[in-house]
Amino acid sequence: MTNALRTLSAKAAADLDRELMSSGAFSLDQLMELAGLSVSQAVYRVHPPSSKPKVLIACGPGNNGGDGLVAARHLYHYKYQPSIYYPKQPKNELYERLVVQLKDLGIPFVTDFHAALKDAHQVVDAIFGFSFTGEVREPFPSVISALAATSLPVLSVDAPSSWDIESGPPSSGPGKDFHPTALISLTAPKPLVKHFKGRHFVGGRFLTKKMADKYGIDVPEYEGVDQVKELGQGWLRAWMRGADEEGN
Ligand SMILES: NC(=O)C1=CN([C@@H]2O[C@H](COP(=O)(O)OP(=O)(O)OC[C@H]3O[C@@H](n4cnc5c(N)ncnc54)[C@H](O)[C@@H]3O)[C@@H](O)[C@H]2O)[C@@H](O)CC1
Ligand SMILES: [K+]
Repeated sequence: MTNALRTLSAKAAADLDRELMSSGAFSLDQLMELAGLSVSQAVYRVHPPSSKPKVLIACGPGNNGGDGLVAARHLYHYKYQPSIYYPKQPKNELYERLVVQLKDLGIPFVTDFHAALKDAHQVVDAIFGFSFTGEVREPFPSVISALAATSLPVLSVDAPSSWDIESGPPSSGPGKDFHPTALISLTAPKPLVKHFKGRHFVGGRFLTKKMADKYGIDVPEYEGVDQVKELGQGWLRAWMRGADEEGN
């Protein structure tokens, strides 16, 4: 069995999310907690705290940002030294509670991303996920440019921020040359992964077989108590072959 997983379009991902939180009876808190936990495990797999403890987590204004806030809490408990860049904190009770949990741990919230980047050993990109659209709006263009230019390892959550979920890197703008070193796809890879070349994980261990079949995706074969599954290097070739067979 090739471990090429079938992909989920942006619209299908949003529909699946909504279904998980209605007929699936999950709360957003639960899905975000499981998503953020899997993000933290992917970070740990790639660079454990013994090698790159100072992790800068860039959080956007939506649920992708929320995943970053959750991941930060777990990374702190794994003995990382996280700091958070969260420039657009929406008035939203869930996000506000996540921020309190981080402040209670003494985790710093930085206002100058570029200065913080100089101090960091690695970065988590939790700015935009599957609801990104259009031109990158302030204050994020220079942040995305800095992510594209940095030599630090960057792990992107669900999508390299500012990539189009279907077609991948934009042909212009700050995300044009942004190629993170690692990516964790939540629930299922998105079509953009055919443009992604780094280490690729899938996470969000809450998908049921019934739901996966309904959306034409696969439940990853997680091992043991793992919340992530790394898709081997061969997965891209196998997936491309699969996509060709399906005439994608
Ligand atoms: N089952 C799943 O897949 C789960 C998904 N979650 C996360 O939820 C994400 C989707 O969350 P959302 O739908 O809130 O959206 P996103 O977090 O992907 O981003 C949307 C936010 O960014 C802003 N935005 C969009 N385009 C922009 C632009 N061009 N310039 C500046 N700002 C822009 C929007 O105003 C909105 O606030 C997924 O990618 C994933 O990370 C998890 O939280 C929950 C579980
Ligand atoms: K992202």
